[in-house]
Amino acid sequence: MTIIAPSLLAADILNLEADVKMLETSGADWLHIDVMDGAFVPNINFGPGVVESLRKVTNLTLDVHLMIEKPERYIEDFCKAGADYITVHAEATNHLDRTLQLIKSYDVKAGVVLNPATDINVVRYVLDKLDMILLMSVNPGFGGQQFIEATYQKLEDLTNMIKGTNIKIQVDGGVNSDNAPKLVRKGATVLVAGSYILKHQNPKEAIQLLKRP
Ligand SMILES: O=C(CO)[C@H](O)[C@H](O)COP(=O)(O)O
Ligand SMILES: [Fe+2]
Repeated sequence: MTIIAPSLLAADILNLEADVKMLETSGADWLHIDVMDGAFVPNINFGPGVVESLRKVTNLTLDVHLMIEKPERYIEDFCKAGADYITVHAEATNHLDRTLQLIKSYDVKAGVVLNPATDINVVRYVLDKLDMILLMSVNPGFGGQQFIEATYQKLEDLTNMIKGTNIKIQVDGGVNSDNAPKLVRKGATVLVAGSYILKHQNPKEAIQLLKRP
């Protein structure tokens, strides 16, 4: 069954706990937390304190997507805050292998994120250290953008590359009930959706539609 991870970027910040409870009862599997530093991406938002507060109010898997330069500087903070998964951009660190080892040293699941234009070969020699690979299907920084169609071919290539491993493939950006079935067919196992779920008049129905085979 596809894992659905609503992105809190589209949540009501002043009522974050209420939105988390609503997502729990609506069938969300994970919570996706976007962290932006205003340098790697042109936007700023949550830090480790938000993850720490979320950890106190939910048992859902906390999936932290770090859109920050040199993410190795903040791995300890996010691990101690209670993250279950931490994904770092291959484009943001000079030392991807070392950064993945650092995440795993805290017994937290580790993932790599690839921007739309980044070649999947950058993960080829770190597969043994990966629990997840996240393909961005928009350029990171903002919610509500349009899905980039080239993601399908990239996903197919990545699925072939990691065949025989237990690595999850996550897709993030512009995901909705129209593109979800094709993404799952081509190998996506975790779908992130912000606007589609949180702006839907019935988030429970939105999650069900994303899970539909
Ligand atoms: O990482 C992200 C943006 O950089 C978000 O997770 C993503 O954009 C989700 O929002 P939406 O589903 O509205 O596209
Ligand atoms: Fe994200």
